[in-house]
Amino acid sequence: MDKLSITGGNPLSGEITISGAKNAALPILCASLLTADTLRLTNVPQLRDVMTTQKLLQGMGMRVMTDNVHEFELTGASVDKLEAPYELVKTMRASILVLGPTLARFGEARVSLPGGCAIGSRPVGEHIKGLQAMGAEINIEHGYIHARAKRLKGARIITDMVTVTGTENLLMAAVLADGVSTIENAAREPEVVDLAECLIKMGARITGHGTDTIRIEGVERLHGAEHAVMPDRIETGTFLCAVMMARGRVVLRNTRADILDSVLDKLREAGAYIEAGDGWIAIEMRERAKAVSIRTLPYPAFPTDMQAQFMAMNTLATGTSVITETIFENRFMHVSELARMGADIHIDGHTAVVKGVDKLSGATVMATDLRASASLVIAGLAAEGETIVDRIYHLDRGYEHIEAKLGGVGADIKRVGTAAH
Ligand SMILES: CC(=O)N[C@H]1[C@@H](OP(=O)(O)OP(=O)(O)OC[C@H]2O[C@@H](n3ccc(=O)[nH]c3=O)[C@H](O)[C@@H]2O)O[C@H](CO)[C@@H](O)[C@@H]1O
Ligand SMILES: C=C(OP(=O)(O)O)C(=O)O
Repeated sequence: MDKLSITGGNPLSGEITISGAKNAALPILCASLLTADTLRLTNVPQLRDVMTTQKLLQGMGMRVMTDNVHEFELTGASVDKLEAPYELVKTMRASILVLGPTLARFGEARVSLPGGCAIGSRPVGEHIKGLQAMGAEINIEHGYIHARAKRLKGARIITDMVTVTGTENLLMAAVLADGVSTIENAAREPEVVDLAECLIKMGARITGHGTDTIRIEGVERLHGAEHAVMPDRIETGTFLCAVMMARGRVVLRNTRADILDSVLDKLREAGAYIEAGDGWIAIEMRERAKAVSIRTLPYPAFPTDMQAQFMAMNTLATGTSVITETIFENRFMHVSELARMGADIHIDGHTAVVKGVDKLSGATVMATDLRASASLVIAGLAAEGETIVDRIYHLDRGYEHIEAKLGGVGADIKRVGTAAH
């Protein structure tokens, strides 16, 4: 099994090109189920989750052509197996995103329940409740959601909490429903907006995406389209935090500052000098960061997917910060690993109090989820000596060639096989 070896101490300098967003690419790939025509996607990130989605869709009968690793053509004319099996769903919760589009186009779908994961129990009750409101008959048996509806009917749906994939699933279901649907308390995340924009190119009638009320006028059918996946704001934020920890000056290309306001504000508060223009963000950090407190909330507030990276940054900051996680009940799995590197963190329920220390020391660490792994990598960039990050298959789910990107700006980081250690 691969690991990453990082020797801390090198400041970062140069440019990094940001990949397409994982959390936009996955629902948009699933949107290909809504038409028999070809959906052509560019700026698709080369990630394990994208490969899993490709495998899932191909298993359903989708024809997938790849011009190169970042460009996909998906043709849904011969989709005939309306099922997402447990073997794939268990490796990627986002597989639940085939439920809405498959049910909407074919009148039936069978999708394994995803179950919990390292960061929390992550139920999908809101997805199911919304589809039932649109007239679907749903049975849960043998660990599978079996949904049926001759044709879904437009409905008013108010979700109990803001759910990103829940909003996306219901949006994809509603585009082919008979009549008008509204999704209220909808997620406003930029990835939901990117999906809606792709669906509109495919012929869907959607307004209000990016607000908490999305209105969808169902149509009879969708057609093919071409869409470029938006840049990954979490990959962008992770590299910004890497510069905060290792120091230096880096320009991030193919990204957007306008969807990162809450993160950029906090980085400036911590002492970063940040400039941004059309498609780029430059960050310079020459001194020790100041501690910044954060509270995770749905967009546009501070994202839970950046919590671990800010925790890492705060471990070396001057002062004490308070980090409150309100989205997932168990998203502090990185704390004990950061502590192994010398961090001073105390957890009390949903809150972690981080007292900045003068130095971290390299250690062998491992993480049980994606962003926790990222936090350990960036901590390693600033730690004394060598850090080995184990179980990097989590990282490969959501970061495209992280070692090449960080190595390209001067980090001492390499991927090593088990045999080397
Ligand atoms: C593939 C993808 O886009 N993943 C993102 C998505 O996950 P995901 O869409 O799974 O997360 P949700 O927005 O649905 O979860 C938010 C909260 O709502 C709860 N909930 C959700 C649905 C439901 O039916 N019942 C319920 O109780 C969840 O357990 C969680 O506590 O949004 C999260 C929150 O921004 C991000 O961390 C993930 O990176
Ligand atoms: C939690 C994440 O992803 P997923 O919802 O796919 O588990 C993430 O991207 O940080």
